[in-house]
Amino acid sequence: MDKRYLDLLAEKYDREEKVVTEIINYEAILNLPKGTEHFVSDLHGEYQAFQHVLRNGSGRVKEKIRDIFSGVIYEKEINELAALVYYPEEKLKLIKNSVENEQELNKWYKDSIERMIKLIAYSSSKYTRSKLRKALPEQFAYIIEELLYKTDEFANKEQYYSKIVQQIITLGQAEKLIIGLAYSTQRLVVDHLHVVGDIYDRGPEPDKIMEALINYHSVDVQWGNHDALWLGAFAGSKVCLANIIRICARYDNLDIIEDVYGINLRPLLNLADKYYEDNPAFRPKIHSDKKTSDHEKLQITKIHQAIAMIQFKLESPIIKRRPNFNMEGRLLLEKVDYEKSEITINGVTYPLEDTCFKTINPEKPDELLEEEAQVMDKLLFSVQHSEKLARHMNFLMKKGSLYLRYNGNLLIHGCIPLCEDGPMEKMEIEGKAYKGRELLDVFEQYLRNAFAHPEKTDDLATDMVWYLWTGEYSSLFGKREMTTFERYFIKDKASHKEKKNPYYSLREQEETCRRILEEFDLNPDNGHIINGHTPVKEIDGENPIKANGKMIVIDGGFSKAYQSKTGIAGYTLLYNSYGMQLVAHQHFNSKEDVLINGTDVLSVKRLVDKELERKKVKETNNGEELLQKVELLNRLMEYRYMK
Ligand SMILES: O=P(O)(O)OC[C@H]1O[C@](O)(COP(=O)(O)O)[C@@H](O)[C@@H]1O
Ligand SMILES: [Mn+2]
Repeated sequence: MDKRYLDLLAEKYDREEKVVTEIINYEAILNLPKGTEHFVSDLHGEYQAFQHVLRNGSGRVKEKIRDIFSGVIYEKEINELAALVYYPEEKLKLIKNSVENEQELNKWYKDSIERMIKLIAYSSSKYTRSKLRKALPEQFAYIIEELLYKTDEFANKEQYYSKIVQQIITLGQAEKLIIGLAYSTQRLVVDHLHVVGDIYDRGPEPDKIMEALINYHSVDVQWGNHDALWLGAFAGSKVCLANIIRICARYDNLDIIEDVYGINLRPLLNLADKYYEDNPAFRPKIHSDKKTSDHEKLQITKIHQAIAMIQFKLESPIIKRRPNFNMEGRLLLEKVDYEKSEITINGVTYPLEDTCFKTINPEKPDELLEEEAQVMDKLLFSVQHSEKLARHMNFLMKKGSLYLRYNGNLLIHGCIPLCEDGPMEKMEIEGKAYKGRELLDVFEQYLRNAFAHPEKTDDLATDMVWYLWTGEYSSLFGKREMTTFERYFIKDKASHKEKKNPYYSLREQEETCRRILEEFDLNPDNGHIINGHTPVKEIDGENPIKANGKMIVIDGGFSKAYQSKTGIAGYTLLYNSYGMQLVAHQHFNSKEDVLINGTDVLSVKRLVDKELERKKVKETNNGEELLQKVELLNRLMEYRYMK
């Protein structure tokens, strides 16, 4: 090893004891049980439901409470304590309104603090003290530690502790402490969060999810096709931008664009007003809890048509300049017979309904009107200058990737494109054929490149981000083609079908999954593939655990629009030192329901894999890094101090 490197390291560890302490600390951590990983996916803007799963750690909080208090306190109190940990501020308010007098309130404070301290002690038992301290509210760390390391052996100590709690109450600090303890507990039950894609689109509050993730103690993201679409828009792809606005209009979420990210939609609205009328195919899907006036609905319907037509026009030049995308079949505007109002696709002629082709010149159907081009320029400028969007997109880039190898598992939103008979599908890019892991690495390089050059709007990298959204070999899309045009204008549902990549049937077989794990240099005996993207239709008997446990599909099903298809609110996954458990969630009603009735979302757990021996930190990715550090420190010790 280079001596200069060790000399440099010695500047940080300038005393023998510092090296020794660090080595002992790392060795201790390496032998602790591995922390709990929490996997979620397909959040689709459903912040409230996501919050709940995050705050209850997919049922982990309740489980810990039960471990300690079952048979000790009533079921009702268990539910109340759980609600207090999930939503401390709101629960405190409810309690204060319900108690008769101060004495009763103080008694409640005292009981709650004691219970929460027990819960923290239990939840932190597999962590070092230093890690626990980091999870505690700073201003109370000292006091909580005093309370935590209480032993009941000495009666006089008991008095000392109840004095501390008493003082906290008298000094008016009880609520702050309770709130702090609640958040510490949430943090302790889950060590690391994986978001396996699709934070954006369909639901109303993706921005709040982003804020929650930014503030989360430890997280990574595997981009979903919808996230790539947003990244693409920010990176300069106008067609991606048209898509995100179209989807927001379709789901009555334009306020995300306008109010949340501050993007001015006025120019688009003016254009929409000029060329479009009401049209049933473009009316927004309204959330039950949203009060959109008829006038607003009409405006949205017009915007929806304006932006959809711009999107179709923008697709055409990309398809033409990128023959390797193999998307000529999607040049649908050119296949339309504008006089007869029909279209012929793959030899079948369909009548077109609910059309809105006023801005189309049949001679040059993909030509944007000058006004349309201007609207897109303004929108792009606005998008790229939204500070909030920049913050969110930068975070997605920093914490995100197309796939992730983590603790022996492969995390990926969509798929690994496969041929019918099993081998990985090849795609040619700039004269070279790529497949499997190499193809995904190349996709990611292009996406990062597009993001680094937002000023370029039609280079290959930028076009490639759109390909990730909709191309046949995209690992995020996983279907042969996206039939958006057909879904708006053709009644015959047969034309709407989007054929899935063979991956989705082949992934049922263990052999396929083993092959994919090997392709990613992971051990197929222990590893799993963790997918999101496709709602698991539990209603039809579909099993989210496939291929003899090698494949786990956790599409969170948070998206309300899809819940009737799946029959369930969705799945999350937990992976702790004992193994992996899949958690099925019932539909999430509301926070109020949890707070007032104590009804938690019912979660049913299914064992995926059980570790024969409790897994330790040293067998994890983090552990590997720590082991390397220990090795380095040992070298430093020999070189510097053991002479
Ligand atoms: O339900 P909608 O809004 O019509 O969306 C359907 C479109 O969404 C997609 O399923 C992609 O979104 P997902 O990643 O959420 O599946 C497309 O394949 C399909 O064309
Ligand atoms: Mn998806």
